[in-house]
Amino acid sequence: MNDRFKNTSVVVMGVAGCGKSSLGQLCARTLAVPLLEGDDFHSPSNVDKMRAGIALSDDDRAAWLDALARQLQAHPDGVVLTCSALKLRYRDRLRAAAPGLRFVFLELTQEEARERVAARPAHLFPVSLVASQFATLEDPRLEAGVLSLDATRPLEELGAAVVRWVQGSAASPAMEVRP
Ligand SMILES: Nc1ncnc2c1ncn2[C@@H]1O[C@H](COP(=O)(O)OP(=O)(O)OP(=O)(O)O)[C@@H](O)[C@H]1O
Ligand SMILES: O=C(O)[C@H](O)[C@@H](O)[C@H](O)[C@H](O)CO
Repeated sequence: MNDRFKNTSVVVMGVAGCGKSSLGQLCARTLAVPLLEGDDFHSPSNVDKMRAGIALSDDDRAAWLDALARQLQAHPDGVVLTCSALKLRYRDRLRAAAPGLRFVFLELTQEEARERVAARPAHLFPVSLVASQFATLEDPRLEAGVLSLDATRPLEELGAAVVRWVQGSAASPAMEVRP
């Protein structure tokens, strides 16, 4: 495997409802590493904001990303982290803590995300905020160490693709290093 990708930690990223928690759980179990749910590290004020239908700002996310970066450093043997990681600078904050960090980007349309979020009304994240997630998202597909997957594929298929990628047995165009 390319030396750039020796780090076995994986961030499962994407907008609300893309399936980060579902795929994260499966991958952590299969890779036999701990799972960290990024949402568990949001401050109470961030949670209150989201529940109130107010999108998080860069400032709101800064301390959260710092906490996630510390978690990555505390798990040098590898971990699966679920984190929206919507902007390049957020991803770079995490990469700075764990060089060679991989990202699995779960792609889906805004309509699909809305449908999924609307189907779980008890969740902290309201459907009214889905559009802001897409407005904030910076496409990670050309970044090094990013595997992009169709979030509407069956979970088992997604999990198998991640494990193949991490274990280095399947080359993926998404692994091309950015020139
Ligand atoms: N591959 C899939 N195919 C079909 N449905 C899926 C898939 N993955 C997840 N789901 C469903 O989509 C919904 C959202 O999934 P999940 O909670 O894992 O997303 P999430 O990205 O972690 O969301 P959030 O960040 O908002 O918490 C759930 O109802 C889940 O069962
Ligand atoms: O960066 C963000 O705006 C947040 O992390 C959101 O993505 C949510 O926490 C999550 O998706 C809610 O379910």
